[in-house]
Amino acid sequence: MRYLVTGGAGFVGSHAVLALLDAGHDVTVLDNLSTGHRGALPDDVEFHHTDLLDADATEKVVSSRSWAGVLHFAALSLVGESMTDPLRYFRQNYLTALNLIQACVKNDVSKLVFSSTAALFGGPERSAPIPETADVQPGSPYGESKYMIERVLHWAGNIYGLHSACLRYFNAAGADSQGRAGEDHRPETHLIPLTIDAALGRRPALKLFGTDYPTRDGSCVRDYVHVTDLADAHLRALDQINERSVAYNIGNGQGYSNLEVIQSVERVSGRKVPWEPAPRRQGDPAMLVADSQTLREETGWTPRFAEIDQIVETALRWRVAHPEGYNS
Ligand SMILES: NC(=O)c1ccc[n+]([C@@H]2O[C@H](COP(=O)([O-])OP(=O)(O)OC[C@H]3O[C@@H](n4cnc5c(N)ncnc54)[C@H](O)[C@@H]3O)[C@@H](O)[C@H]2O)c1
Ligand SMILES: O=c1ccn([C@@H]2O[C@H](COP(=O)(O)OP(=O)(O)O[C@H]3O[C@H](CO)[C@H](O)[C@H](O)[C@H]3O)[C@@H](O)[C@H]2O)c(=O)[nH]1
Repeated sequence: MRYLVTGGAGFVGSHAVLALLDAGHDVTVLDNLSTGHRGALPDDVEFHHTDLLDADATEKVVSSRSWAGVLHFAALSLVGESMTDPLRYFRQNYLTALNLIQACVKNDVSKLVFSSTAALFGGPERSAPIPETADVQPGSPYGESKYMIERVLHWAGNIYGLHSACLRYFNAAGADSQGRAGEDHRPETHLIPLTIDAALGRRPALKLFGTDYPTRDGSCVRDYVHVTDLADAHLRALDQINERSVAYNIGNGQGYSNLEVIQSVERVSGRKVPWEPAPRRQGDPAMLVADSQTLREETGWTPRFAEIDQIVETALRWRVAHPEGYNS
């Protein structure tokens, strides 16, 4: 069975490619390498250097083979950046997805797994784990762009039989435990890799965005999910969408504050993390923790790396082995 993976050269996509290959599937990647790396993929993976904004080029790739399914990771994904350049986010996320969905419908693709986000729930302050039934109230153009795609997929399923799984990841983190892939965003904006680099002395002090949130220690709380557990959820979700569409929230169900993440990095690395308080980052909700009961019950998903120290350990190991990240 061959799967098409858009954004497969990125952080989450490259780990999903490994999971598909490990499960014995064939994989084709479509990526414009705007934030991803060819070096994140095994050399022999079929690769199209294609931009999803180009509808004709996208259609050409989608029509080139028949697919057991499409996994759509490609997107811009920075909450803060979407607050200062919202139209870029609608164009790069919504229009690209529309081009892909159009090509899938035209070529009779029947299954699509979509990288959605906890940022769907970023509006009001929330204090309890968030189930799929919670009101969607995106707190940023990034979250809104993802919700618009979820709605298109809803109708594409109803009208054309393109069934989908909208996977609302909470915070993806960690690295392949065999060291085959890791996190290399440029510039890096995510808390765990930045905290690790600060501990390793590769960056100046970490700026802690906001110390006056209504949380247990004043810093934001997030639910970190290991990227390999996320990849596993994609394979399980594919089995669910033969006849129907689904949406799952994906996290461990346990929130860690930004200060607790710093403490985890200190424990795992054995080094002090230099940090300093900084103003809040626009668009950041105080707390986002997943209720993933539906995913667990319907697919049997259980995270293998549920503890924050396990997640940090794999990320640290990859960073130490690849201090400059990927070299292609
Ligand atoms: N990292 C997280 O914590 C997180 C959380 C929730 C949701 N998500 C979603 O998961 C997906 C993957 O996130 P990531 O952290 O791996 O991001 P990433 O930036 O590492 O990967 C995105 C990939 O998509 C490619 N891409 C972007 N625009 C493209 C286009 N127009 N055409 C073709 N390829 C394009 C990039 O080159 C890159 O390889 C995104 O959709 C993101 O919104 C991520
Ligand atoms: O230098 C930094 C970087 C981050 N943070 C804080 O660390 C927390 C986590 O921030 P990340 O940037 O690591 O992750 P986000 O929660 O902003 O975003 C991630 O999860 C979201 C869903 O919740 C989106 O989907 C998004 O794509 C994905 O990157 C936030 O409170 C942020 O303000 C800092 O204090 N200092």
